[in-house]
Amino acid sequence: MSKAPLLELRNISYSHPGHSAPLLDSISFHIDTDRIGLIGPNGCGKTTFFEIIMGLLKAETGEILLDGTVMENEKDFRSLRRKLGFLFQNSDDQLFSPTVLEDVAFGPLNLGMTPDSAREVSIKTLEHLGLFGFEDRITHKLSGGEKKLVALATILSMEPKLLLLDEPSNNLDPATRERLIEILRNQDLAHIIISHDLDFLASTCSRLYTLHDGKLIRCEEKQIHSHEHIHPYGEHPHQHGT
Ligand SMILES: Nc1ncnc2c1ncn2[C@@H]1O[C@H](COP(=O)(O)OP(=O)(O)OP(=O)(O)O)[C@@H](O)[C@H]1O
Repeated sequence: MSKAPLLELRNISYSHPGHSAPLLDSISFHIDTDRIGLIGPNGCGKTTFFEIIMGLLKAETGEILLDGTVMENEKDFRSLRRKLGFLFQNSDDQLFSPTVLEDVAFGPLNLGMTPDSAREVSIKTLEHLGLFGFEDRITHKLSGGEKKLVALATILSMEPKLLLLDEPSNNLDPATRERLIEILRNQDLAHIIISHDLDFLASTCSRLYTLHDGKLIRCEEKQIHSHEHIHPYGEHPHQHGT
């Protein structure tokens, strides 16, 4: 019997309250070790897609499976959230502790690590991201780019199996953007990246999807590997199935 994918969505549909048209319309999708990009116009439902995966919004129909197990209730989704790292669009929504070390160590401590081990893994993670000596910095005084990397550190320190990154390259200067590309390319970790930055996706992903009228559509391979700007928003659709 073949191994179940890390994450699988089966026929997921969702509409926001008061909206009749489904934002996600019977989406089936799976990811294992892949690096996937998700591009699409403002408001097409990309962040909602992540929120459904994380169990922050409840799908109206369909199932979400982690390692072949259906997520049935909040307890299941809490356990899923320990394995999937969600980088929010706005770092200020992710960072809440006075110092960088407290923020980065929060996850490992929550997972039951001793304070010494949590400190060690946090400093190691910060250094992996090039943030040497950042542990005692005051979080709210960091620059936007530094906040983004620290927010990434808060999820990497929990050693997730999959990263969901919502517009990670937004507002980064070219050097920080390049550093983030190198980090994502060099780590051995599956990810789904939402972005409007096609070059960023081309540098970090091997497959590209878009959301169009609630459907998840795989873009042509050549769109991601070439820099000719073929319209990424839903032309030449191939509905993705499991
Ligand atoms: N709680 C809510 N109630 C009603 N509508 C909502 C709610 N949250 C989001 N929406 C609407 O759902 C649509 C999809 O939002 P979502 O944030 O998923 O889009 P997106 O593709 O990530 O957009 P962007 O590229 O601008 O970040 C938008 O029209 C948004 O206004």
